[in-house]
Amino acid sequence: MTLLDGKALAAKVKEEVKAEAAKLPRKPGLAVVLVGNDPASRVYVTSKRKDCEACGIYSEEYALLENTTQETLLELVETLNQRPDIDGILVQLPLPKHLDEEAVLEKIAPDKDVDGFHPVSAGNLLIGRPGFQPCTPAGVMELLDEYHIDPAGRHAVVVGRSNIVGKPMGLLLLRRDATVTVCHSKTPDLGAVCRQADILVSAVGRRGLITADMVKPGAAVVDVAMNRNEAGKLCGDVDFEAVAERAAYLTPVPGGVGPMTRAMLMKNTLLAARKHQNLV
Ligand SMILES: Nc1nc(=O)c2c([nH]1)NC[C@@H]1CN(c3ccc(C(=O)N[C@@H](CCC(=O)O)C(=O)O)cc3)C=[N+]21
Repeated sequence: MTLLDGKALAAKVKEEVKAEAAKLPRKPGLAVVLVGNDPASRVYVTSKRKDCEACGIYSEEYALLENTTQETLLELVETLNQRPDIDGILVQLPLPKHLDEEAVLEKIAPDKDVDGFHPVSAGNLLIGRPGFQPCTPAGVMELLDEYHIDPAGRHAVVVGRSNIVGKPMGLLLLRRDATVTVCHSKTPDLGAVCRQADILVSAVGRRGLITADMVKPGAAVVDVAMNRNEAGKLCGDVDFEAVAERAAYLTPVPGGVGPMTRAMLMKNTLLAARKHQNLV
């Protein structure tokens, strides 16, 4: 079994972004907005700041109180939309329950939508036009490419149908000529479907969901989930030790898809900056 080393590839991608960013007349700029004080979100925002520093990207953080109103948040997004030095805007999800997530994401100017969550980005992806791709599925595609795992003509099974991972993952694999099946909580006999997969991507968030008997020998298995076990240790959906015996390729958690997600955010911010500086 070959480990799909997301940490190593992310470092390489960030080096490339840094080299390209240095060629621009003006530094790319990213604004990260966090509402409330979920500790996991704070950690994630801090790592994004470090990624920006490493890539030569200017970054700003807005930490808003838990009780921030919809109006205040929309006003901040609008201010950032107007700022010529800010190329990308990321509003950390999930938002506190009293806020309307869809309305906030839709407020972000599509040309600054580095998360790829705006309906315009989603539509462009659906019809195969250029645009921002959601970072996690885009990172999975980079990882497959790096290890020369070609989806064309293969059966790809995606477990999970969220707007931010499962659905766009299916579309990206389809665009690369895979035969795609998207499974979810109502799929009968998940195991039987997964066993057909040459490429299996799990994005559910349930530890132990993907057991070795669900994996076709020789498959490439990508674990997008971030769960914690009883000991508080990070783990994915895949029973790693057992699946490692059957799969040909497997992502670790941590060190797999997570670092790639962050690297793709840097790449999207670079793309946004290039567009804003009329270089593409
Ligand atoms: N608007 C928005 N965009 C996001 O992209 C977004 C979000 N909201 N909300 C939260 C989730 C979560 N997420 C992670 C990405 C990478 C790691 C990551 O790098 N994980 C490391 C380990 C980190 C650790 O050790 O704690 C790894 O897998 O190796 C973690 C979490 C992005 N998210």
